[in-house]
Amino acid sequence: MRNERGLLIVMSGPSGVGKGTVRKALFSRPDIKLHYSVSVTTRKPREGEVEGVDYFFRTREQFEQMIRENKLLEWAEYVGNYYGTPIDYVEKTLAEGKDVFLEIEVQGAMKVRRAFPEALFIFLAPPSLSELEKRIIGRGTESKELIENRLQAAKEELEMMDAYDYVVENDEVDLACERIKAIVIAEHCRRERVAERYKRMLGVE
Ligand SMILES: Nc1ncnc2c1ncn2[C@@H]1O[C@H](COP(=O)(O)OP(=O)(O)OP(=O)(O)O)[C@@H](O)[C@H]1O
Ligand SMILES: Nc1nc2c(ncn2[C@@H]2O[C@H](COP(=O)(O)O)[C@@H](O)[C@H]2O)c(=O)[nH]1
Repeated sequence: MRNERGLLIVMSGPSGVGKGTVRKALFSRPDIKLHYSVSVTTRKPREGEVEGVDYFFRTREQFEQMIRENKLLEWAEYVGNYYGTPIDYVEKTLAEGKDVFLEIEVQGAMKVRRAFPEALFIFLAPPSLSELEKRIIGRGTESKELIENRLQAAKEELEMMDAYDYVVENDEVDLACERIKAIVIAEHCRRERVAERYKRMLGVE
């Protein structure tokens, strides 16, 4: 028996650790049924990024209007751009009993923790700092200056690891996906056991 409401899963981690890569690998697997919440950003699209698939790309004015109209579950300014999670999709999908997956940076994750303390928080960690630097530089999507800014932010983000329920190492993409799958299954089992015990305690079916 599943809980009626879906599970909100929040994955974050430092820039370049491989969050986007692991998320895409997770969503390409038929054995994992999660629903990805597409974020809104004021960042310019990278080559190959598609509106409504990778992000909803908006102007700063449009984003600020979304903030004023309470359309975002959380938002943050990260290295000069706004990023935020549209609240309607998350609420609707959880209410349908489906699990929602957010891939967001740490400031936003801490805001989700306040709004949804029952969510599951996973921190994706690099095998080493030098490997992290290699990955950010190797991706080749940012200028030298932006890489420096992201590396600086990454060091601060690594310090937030303790605030998460689980830390998953992204040494290999497939292994990281397996670990996340195992955590999500274990979390569902734990919640079902708690719900059953609580119902027995109350004497209801
Ligand atoms: N396990 C891995 N081993 C080696 N390279 C990896 C691994 N995971 C991701 N990468 C590579 O690291 C680079 C950064 O990955 P990705 O863009 O997914 O990171 P990110 O955490 O989403 O970054 P950002 O927060 O800046 O968007 C990419 O070039 C990707 O191919
Ligand atoms: N707080 C939020 N952070 C988000 C959201 N969507 C993405 N992100 C994070 O921003 C950085 C930079 O992303 P990039 O695509 O420019 O490399 C990265 O850590 C993303 O996880 C969001 O809705 N809220």
